[in-house]
Amino acid sequence: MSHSTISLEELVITNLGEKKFPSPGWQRNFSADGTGWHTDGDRILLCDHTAELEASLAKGEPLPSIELAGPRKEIFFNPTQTCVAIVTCGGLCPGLNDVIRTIVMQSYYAYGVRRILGIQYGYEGLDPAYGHRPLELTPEMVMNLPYFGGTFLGSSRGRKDTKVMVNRLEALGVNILFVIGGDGSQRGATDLFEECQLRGNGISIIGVPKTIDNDLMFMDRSFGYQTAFAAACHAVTGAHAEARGARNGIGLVKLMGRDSGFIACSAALATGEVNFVLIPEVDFDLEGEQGLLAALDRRLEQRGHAVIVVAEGAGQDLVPASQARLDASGNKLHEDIGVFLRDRINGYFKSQDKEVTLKYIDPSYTIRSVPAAPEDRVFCLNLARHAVHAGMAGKTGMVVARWHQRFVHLPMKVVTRGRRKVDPHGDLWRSVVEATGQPAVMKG
Ligand SMILES: Nc1ncnc2c1ncn2[C@@H]1O[C@H](COP(=O)(O)OP(=O)(O)O)[C@@H](O)[C@H]1O
Ligand SMILES: O=P(O)(O)OC[C@H]1O[C@](O)(COP(=O)(O)O)[C@@H](O)[C@@H]1O
Repeated sequence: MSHSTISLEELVITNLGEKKFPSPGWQRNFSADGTGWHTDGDRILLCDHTAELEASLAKGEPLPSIELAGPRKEIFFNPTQTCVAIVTCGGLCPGLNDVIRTIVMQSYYAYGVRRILGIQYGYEGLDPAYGHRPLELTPEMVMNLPYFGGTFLGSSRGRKDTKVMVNRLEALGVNILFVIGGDGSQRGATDLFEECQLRGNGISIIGVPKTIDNDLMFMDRSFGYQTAFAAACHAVTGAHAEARGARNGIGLVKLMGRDSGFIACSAALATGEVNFVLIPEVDFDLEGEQGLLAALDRRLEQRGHAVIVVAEGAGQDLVPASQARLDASGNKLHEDIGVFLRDRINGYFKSQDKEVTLKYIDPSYTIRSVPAAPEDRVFCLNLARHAVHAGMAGKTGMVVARWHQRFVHLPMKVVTRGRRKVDPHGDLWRSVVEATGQPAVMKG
């Protein structure tokens, strides 16, 4: 069954937690039944789950659907009385400044919102104890932001009290808060959304999902990922040149990817210069005939040089664990697999009395702090435009995302249910294995 055979009339509306009340002073255009916006063309199928769809169809049940993003004919907030706020949380990611810029421009020019606040240093900026004052953002202030990496607003990790933050939003008179961040940030945003619903204060919480790791669920990709792996390619190419420039040269590159190997896989495929790709999703052995060290030895015998790319979360079972460490947000901090491999590889060849030249490159922070590449900039612009449309339409408790090539609204809770991984039996990993010829280091 192809989902294109199902007409839109057969779909049901997904409840995204839309408001059941109009905001003060703006009742004219709010839809009478309070359930939000219903028109044909507003929804798409949840087409990831064909089997589920077929079962539902067979039973004559309504089909699950997801709301399409885009401007609505009716809006919920009166722009002249609306205060919009933007916060960026978690690790840096190319495109953060693009999203900030477009939220400001779109709110200001497309809707006529005049009060736009930039919350500084992530959720910290919503806790008065830190003393960060919100910035009053204008189009002039954000005009040139995309030329720079990082985030104009600053970011942070670490949990803050939800009630304190909602008190602050109320005190500032914020009507719509845009949370630009990864799964942790969207969990925080869900807490804010639930607290606002409980208080009935009418504040909309809209998420714009961010991470270079590309590990957020239910979306084609996250912004910044493509730029990050393009930047990673420079490191890989450098490692390749170094490896080729020496007798028995080895280039070892550690790339970010806390629990997923998307950047490592894509950088390997894009450069075509990598011989071993080590990712968290695929265990590997170091020792033995099938292990990495022997495979590397064979590669050097055959070709005289080798390039290894390792994602930071790979091979954690091999590295002697120090005590378990978490970052301020509660994310597990991994042992340094890059340095560990460097030392083990050097040790191994020393024990074999074989001279090798290993160059170790760790470009981690340099790849995520670059300005977004043009394709990512367009993507950021569209995500931010749609986020503003959703906010002004009175949506809340949702994120904007591109899924199956369409911009959609997803309930926040859905995207924070887990982290997406490279499928060891899927197309991406299969192409990596084929392109590098490295199945020897896979376990089992
Ligand atoms: N489970 C959670 N509940 C509430 N807030 C969270 C949760 N996890 C993370 N946060 C907060 O969201 C912000 C960003 O989270 P973090 O995990 O560092 O980055 P990311 O959003 O990129 O995943 C931090 O301020 C963090 O404390
Ligand atoms: O050192 P930091 O700033 O805490 O961040 C390291 C982590 O941030 C990332 O770049 C992105 O993580 P988030 O999506 O959680 O922000 C990871 O790849 C990496 O493990």
